[in-house]
Amino acid sequence: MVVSKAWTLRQHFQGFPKASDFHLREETLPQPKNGQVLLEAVFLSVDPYMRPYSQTMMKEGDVMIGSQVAKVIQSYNPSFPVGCHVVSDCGWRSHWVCDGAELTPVLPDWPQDIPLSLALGAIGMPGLTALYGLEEVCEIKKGETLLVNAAAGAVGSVVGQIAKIKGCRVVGCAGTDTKVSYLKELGFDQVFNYKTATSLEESLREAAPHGYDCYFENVGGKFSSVVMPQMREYGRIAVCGSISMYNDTTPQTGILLSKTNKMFVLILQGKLRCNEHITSGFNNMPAAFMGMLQGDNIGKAVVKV
Ligand SMILES: NC(=O)C1=CN([C@@H]2O[C@H](COP(=O)(O)OP(=O)(O)OC[C@H]3O[C@@H](n4cnc5c(N)ncnc54)[C@H](OP(=O)(O)O)[C@@H]3O)[C@@H](O)[C@H]2O)C=CC1
Ligand SMILES: CCCCCC(=O)/C=C/[C@H]1[C@H](O)CC(=O)[C@@H]1CCCCCCC(=O)O
Repeated sequence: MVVSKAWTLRQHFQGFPKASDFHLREETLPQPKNGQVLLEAVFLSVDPYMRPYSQTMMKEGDVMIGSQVAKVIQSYNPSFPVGCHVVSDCGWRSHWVCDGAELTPVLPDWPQDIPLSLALGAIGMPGLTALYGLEEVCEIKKGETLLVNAAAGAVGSVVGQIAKIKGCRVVGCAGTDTKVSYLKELGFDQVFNYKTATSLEESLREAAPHGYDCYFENVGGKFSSVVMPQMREYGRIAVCGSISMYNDTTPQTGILLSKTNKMFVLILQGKLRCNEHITSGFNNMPAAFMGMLQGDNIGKAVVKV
């Protein structure tokens, strides 16, 4: 018998999440049956979507939604032998019994030099979102000027680097001077701290006097309203997220939305840098989640068990 730890939503968040909104419970798992496996969490993801989705997809008492990289520690399913790693959407749990239908195997040819945690970051959902938004939504072209906000985060930092690789001029905004320095190191052309800028409108205009061809929108709300008039004719906007609004108790005006090998190659060639903000300990899941929402992370926020 394995006793699993699980973080549940004790009560729906009102505004910014609080430690008391979460509850850590223990649950005894059943013995896996034929076709099933027992998973042990290795890295867990904390992502912005958990805040708005908790409101619409979860009831009080439910286990927090989320993905993790887990190791198979018992197996009655030949497709997932003991010792292999998988990505599972089983939520904020330390252990879980399930069948293979819900699991994505971590590629058997995963390069040794690339941390498995990147399956939750640049090689996973955030990285692929960045690539898709740039290539399929913005259809970005060499020589164009791109704006990305939440630029030092999991999605934003990949967006800016891929756009540079494609020969674009990249403007990024982030919420601390340390993040600004990091983005300059990554090769962004113009970066500013949106929290200390005297005027967002002027900082954006100074960074790109002729306006923006593409806008990768991660923040929404007032930020997007300021950007709109600075879009060039035939400009394209990838509306990816609106984190500035996720903790609102009263609605603001503004926008609210409801190729893996390629990424390995870029990382191994040193062209795509993937900083991670790693918090240690399953018990620190709520702190890691709240820290990410308030901007503590440079790169992808993950928890290492
Ligand atoms: N549509 C899709 O498929 C997906 C959408 N997303 C969206 O992309 C966005 C970024 O996600 P992700 O890269 O995972 O997260 P990040 O790693 O960027 O972490 C969140 C960051 O958001 C910034 N932030 C927090 N509050 C505000 C605010 N009020 N105004 C501006 N910035 C703020 C903080 O950075 P700072 O210090 O700079 O303020 C923080 O570090 C989110 O909106 C998310 O919902 C993400 C994945 C998939
Ligand atoms: C108003 C909310 C906007 C949120 C934007 C965002 O961050 C979306 C993220 C999703 C993306 O489209 C693909 C994903 O995997 C993200 C989350 C999906 C959550 C599904 C949870 C299902 C479950 O675990 O039960």
